[in-house]
Order: sequence, then structure tokens, then C-alpha cells
Amino acid sequence: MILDLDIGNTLSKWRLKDVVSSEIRSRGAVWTREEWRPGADIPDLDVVTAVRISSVARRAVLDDTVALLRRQVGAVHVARSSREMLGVVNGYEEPGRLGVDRWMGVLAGYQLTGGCCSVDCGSAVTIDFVLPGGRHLGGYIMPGLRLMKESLQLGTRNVAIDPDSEADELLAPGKNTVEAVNHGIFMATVSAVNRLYFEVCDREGVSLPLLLTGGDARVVSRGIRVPHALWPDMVYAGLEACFPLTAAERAGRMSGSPHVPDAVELEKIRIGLAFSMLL
Ligand SMILES: Nc1ncnc2c1ncn2[C@@H]1O[C@H](COP(=O)(O)OP(=O)(O)O)[C@@H](O)[C@H]1O
Ligand SMILES: CC(C)(COP(=O)(O)O)[C@@H](O)C(=O)NCCC(=O)O
Ligand SMILES: [K+]
Repeated sequence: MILDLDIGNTLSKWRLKDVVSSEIRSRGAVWTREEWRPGADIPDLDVVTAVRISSVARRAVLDDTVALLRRQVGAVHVARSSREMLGVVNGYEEPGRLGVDRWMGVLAGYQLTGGCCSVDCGSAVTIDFVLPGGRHLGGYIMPGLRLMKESLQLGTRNVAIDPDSEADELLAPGKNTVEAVNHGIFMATVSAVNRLYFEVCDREGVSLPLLLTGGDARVVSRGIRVPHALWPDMVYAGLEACFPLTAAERAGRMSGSPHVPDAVELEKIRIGLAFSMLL
């Protein structure tokens, strides 16, 4: 069994993947701040033959995790951001400083679409662009929905936005603090994503498919104005592409990859941008 680990600032997500069938056998998540202890929602390491890790947590968290796993598992692969990988050239001046979860998302997105906008809605919301041909432009980092809410300190942190609410409801003026905050942070996030998508596509003269991942992807998806796809396993897919271990992975298949949405005509993007600039 392969253990894939995606250690974010809030949650450490894991999944077990069958080496032979390439099927996902189980999944879970633990708070990144807490130590891994028996009884918590962690995988059984006895069945694990290889581990792949993407981590943006503090260095000590990664070091402790790797030390623990190396004692029990032969092969431990740790992903790093690099200058060039799988046909993509990293847009950062110092490529190693790009968050490795962003790099994994960009690599997976590029493998699937040949050029895209990848958005990761976790503790932070990150928006990255990679053009056809493989040039990564760099991207944007904003506080995620939960961080924005917590920073207001209005006691609304435990009331999450229902991911099934319609965008129209979420755009309405809030009638109480919880609603006002939830609708405000929703608007802040989706307006920024829509606007940056329009801006960059216009500037580069290309219409790109948009891919969304992360704990808040479903909510954010409600307010995205262009065709897009949700890909919960996008970071894991980057690990699969960087360290292919199963037959399917070696053949270039990434698990859970969504149907790629048809990109909108560039002309429509430009009209959308002109319209948003009038407001
Ligand atoms: N059941 C949940 N538990 C925790 N966070 C959740 C849950 N559902 C949605 N979220 C949101 O997802 C975010 C965590 O998403 P995730 O992509 O795992 O972040 P990170 O990679 O930064 O750890 C939280 O900040 C919160 O806004
Ligand atoms: C921007 C991030 C904090 C996002 O992390 P996440 O929300 O997924 O926990 C992470 O990708 C990171 O630490 N990046 C390093 C800085 C950079 O990408 O420029
Ligand atoms: K993120």
C-alpha cells in the first residue's frame, strides 16, 4: 500500500492507495498541530510499503513525520519545489520558496490540461497560472475563508458556510453577524478569484481551464463565474506524477482527475473583465 500525505497548515490529509490495483482504499485527516498518536485517525503503517509527502507545515513537523515513517517504511519520497519539472518551469525567482502544495497542484493541473489556473482553497487561498508550453507565471496568496473569519474575532468562527447554499443567497446582505461575516468573506474570495482569472487570461491572451481544490473548494466553486472543475485529489495527483509507483501512474493516469471543462472564449473573458472594471 502507498501512503500519500498532504500536510497543510490546518489539516494533514492522508490516503492509502493499492500499489497493484491503483485503487484508493482509505482516507483520513488529523489536525496538523497535533501529534500523531495511536487511536487517532491515522493509517496502519504495517501495510505501507512507500510514502509520498507534500508538506507546507513547519520544518519540524515534516522532520518528525519523516523520522517516524523511515523507521517503519522503506521508501519515503518528499516532494520539493524545483526550477523545472514535468515540462513546467517554476515562475518564482527562488523556485524552492514556492509552496510545495502549489507546485504539486500546478504540475497535476498541467499534466491534465496542458495549461491552467489552479486554485487551492485551504488555510490560505492560492491562485497559480501555468501557460500552454509549461511556463508557470507565479500566483497569488490570500487568507483562506477560515482565517479571514477568525481574524475578525466576532465569535463566528464555528459557523461554517453551508457548501450547498446557492451563490445568490451568499451574495445577499447578511441579516445577522454570522451571515454578514460569511457572506462578506465569500464575496471577498470569489471576487478575487474571478477577477484575477479574467485579468491574467486577458493579459496573456489565453483562455485557461480553471481547477479548484482544498477544504473550501466546494463553497468557493459556487461563486466562480467561469466553467471549472473540482479536483479534491489535485495535490495527491502531483505526488503521483512526481513519484509514479503503480502501473497506472507510470502510464500517466492520475486518480480522481476530473473532466476538463471547456475554456470560455477569450472574447467573453475580456467582456467580463471590462464589465467588472466598470463597477
Ligand atoms: N470538515 C472540515 N474540517 C476542517 N476544515 C474544513 C472542513 N471543511 C472545510 N474546511 C475548511 O477547509 C480548510 C482546510 O482546508 P485544507 O485544504 O485541508 O487546508 P490546509 O491544506 O491549509 O490544511 C479550513 O481552514 C476550513 O476553512
Ligand atoms: C501559501 C501556503 C501557506 C498555502 O498553504 P495551505 O493553505 O495549503 O496550508 C503554502 O503554499 C506556503 O507555505 N507557501 C510558501 C510561500 C509561497 O508559496 O510563496
Ligand atoms: K492552500
